[in-house]
Amino acid sequence: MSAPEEPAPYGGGTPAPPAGPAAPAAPAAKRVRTHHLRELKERGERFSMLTAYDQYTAGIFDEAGIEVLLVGDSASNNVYGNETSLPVTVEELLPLTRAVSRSVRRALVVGDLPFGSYQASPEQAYLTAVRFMKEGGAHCVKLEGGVEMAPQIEKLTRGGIPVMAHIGFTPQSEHTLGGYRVQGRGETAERVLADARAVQDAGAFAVVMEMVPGDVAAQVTRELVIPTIGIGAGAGCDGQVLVWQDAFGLRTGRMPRFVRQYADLHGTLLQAARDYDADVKAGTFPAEEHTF
Ligand SMILES: Nc1nc(=O)c2c([nH]1)NC[C@@H]1CN(c3ccc(C(=O)N[C@@H](CCC(=O)O)C(=O)O)cc3)CN21
Ligand SMILES: CC(C)C(=O)C(=O)O
Ligand SMILES: [Mg+2]
Repeated sequence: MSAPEEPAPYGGGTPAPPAGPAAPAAPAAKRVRTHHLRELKERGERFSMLTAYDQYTAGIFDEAGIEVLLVGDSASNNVYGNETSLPVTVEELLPLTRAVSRSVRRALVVGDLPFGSYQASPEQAYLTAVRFMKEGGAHCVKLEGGVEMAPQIEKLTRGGIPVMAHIGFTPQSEHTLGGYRVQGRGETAERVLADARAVQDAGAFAVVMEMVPGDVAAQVTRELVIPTIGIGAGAGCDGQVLVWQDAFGLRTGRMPRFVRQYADLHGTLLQAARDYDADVKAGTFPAEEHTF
């Protein structure tokens, strides 16, 4: 489950075949690159994005045809057990980013810059983003903020690092925004529009819109030439993103309203663990065939 470290150019060479005889010729994977998302938008085609934080989930989502995998700073609360995304560090996210980027054949891998690692200055943002590209193997990075992050987005883009912006509700600013709240209702819609225009003008190749009223998100999507990716922003966006533990039911408890649950992995794993436990305690596992 490993991909070549240097991605082949789009539609270009076949990845080096695995060593050894009888390895079936793997079909050349057409890697999703930033400009392909824009081409999809121009053709009126939607695309999907999920978070991923490890090898197996990244490989499965890639195989399923999910175009974009985000190694989210949401690893803070979905991997590391924190309550919010604020505490997670660059040092904690880099190994997860590396695991994901090594495990995809096709998907675009986005490294999510954590709180405090880019806001101080464009230079800080650039140095952090370079680590996600070099050490994490990310193909691009995401950062939160609109008008106020334009200098960071310009610096990274000019330095060869594609940037996905993130506007609307930006979880790293929950203490400034006053909690988990929809952004852009009523007259604050203008703020969302201004942020969207600013990140596009600064060079972002796409923009996530989180918890924005559907009509506002649809208007932004019509107005921008870069693709919009919604989470709690309605079906008018060019793409959609969800945290995979929410979408596939690994996590339980109160869900944001924007989540649809596609599987019950919590239930599946709970039952499997109980079955294993019962077999061990009954002495029925291991059986003869598991014994040397
Ligand atoms: N598991 C998980 N899922 C996420 O979607 C997610 C994370 N973690 N961590 C980082 C951020 C935080 N996000 C969140 C967290 C909570 C709500 C939430 O509670 N929303 C409520 C209130 C909305 C309102 O009242 O305006 C909802 O019902 O949607 C939304 C987004 C999105 N991200
Ligand atoms: C919710 C998505 C967009 C995100 O930023 C994350 O998972 O960290
Ligand atoms: Mg994030």
